[in-house]
Amino acid sequence: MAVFTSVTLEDLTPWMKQFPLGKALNIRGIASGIENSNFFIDTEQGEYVLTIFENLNFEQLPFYLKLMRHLADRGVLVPAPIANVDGELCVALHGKPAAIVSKLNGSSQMEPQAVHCAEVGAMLARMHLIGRDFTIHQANLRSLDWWQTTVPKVLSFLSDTNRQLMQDEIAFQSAFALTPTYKALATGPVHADLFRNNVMFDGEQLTGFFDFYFAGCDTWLFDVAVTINDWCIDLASGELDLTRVNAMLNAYHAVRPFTLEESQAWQPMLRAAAFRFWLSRVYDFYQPRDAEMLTPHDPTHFERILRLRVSQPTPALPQM
Ligand SMILES: Nc1ncnc2c1ncn2[C@@H]1O[C@H](COP(=O)(O)OP(=O)(O)OP(=O)(O)O)[C@@H](O)[C@H]1O
Ligand SMILES: N[C@@H](CCO)C(=O)O
Repeated sequence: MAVFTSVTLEDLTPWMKQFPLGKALNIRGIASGIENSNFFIDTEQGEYVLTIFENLNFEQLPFYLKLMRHLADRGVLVPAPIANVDGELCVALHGKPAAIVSKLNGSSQMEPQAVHCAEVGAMLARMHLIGRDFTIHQANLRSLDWWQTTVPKVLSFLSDTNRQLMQDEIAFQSAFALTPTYKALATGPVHADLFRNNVMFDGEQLTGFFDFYFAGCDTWLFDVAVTINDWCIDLASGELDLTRVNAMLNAYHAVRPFTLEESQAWQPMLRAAAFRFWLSRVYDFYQPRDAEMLTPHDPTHFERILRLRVSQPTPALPQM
């Protein structure tokens, strides 16, 4: 399913000569994932992951790959992209952009406990701090501008009540983005898609964040909200689980303390994070890019979460 471009060992052997990894010994396609073609490759230097990018182009990729390299070089647990002899992280393979990154140990923790949420919170805060001196700027391509152009494309597919919810929320978020509170929020490179399936654990030990291909510059608080809305909820109801919420927020706060403005923005940001994925899922559901490639994610999950974040009291952020 997730190998759209096939690569054999015979294809790989000459191509790999430009990387300092010795000979390619084996290649196997990775079944999960819906965006790119991914392979585990065994080389004389160890195991790596080869990704062929099916949608992103040579102009967009340096931001993601150089960000990962920047973070990995400074001790944030993320896959390290490997440069070729010319220092390039992204090289054509079968006419498409491709990259080799280090393989993370472990597997995704799909039933996280407080201990896992604390690990994710602390690493997320470190990632934000260490991203501060990353010099390339690329906007989060799934933020307010994209919401404003995408909402009109999907409204006609929605029920009356959902159309109202979507219109109300885009109006709320557009107005909130103009407030001094929003403008005071700290920004920098964020992952923006740090769901359970994009983090590896070995037991209770976090071994890395991966799948940076929705990353971009945005508020740090938006990243926290996206992460809380996936890691710290009851998946069936969308309700926040306060034990996990507090574990993640306290661990984040211990590394990078939340500000007063962030406390004031917390509920709008939890709403924004729910809205972003409701909208992208609705969009993918009704207007799939390549229908044959995708089993669309369920949009109603994030509609439910958005309704809860709008209507329920929000647990407070820790304060200095
Ligand atoms: N650096 C890595 N180390 C170990 N395993 C990895 C790494 N990168 C990807 N994988 C494995 O490959 C699978 C697919 O990767 P990924 O989620 O990045 O695919 P995708 O098609 O880009 O994503 P998605 O469907 O999440 O948008 C992951 O679930 C993971 O098991
Ligand atoms: N995490 C996104 C998919 C894009 O990686 C979602 O669950 O809608």
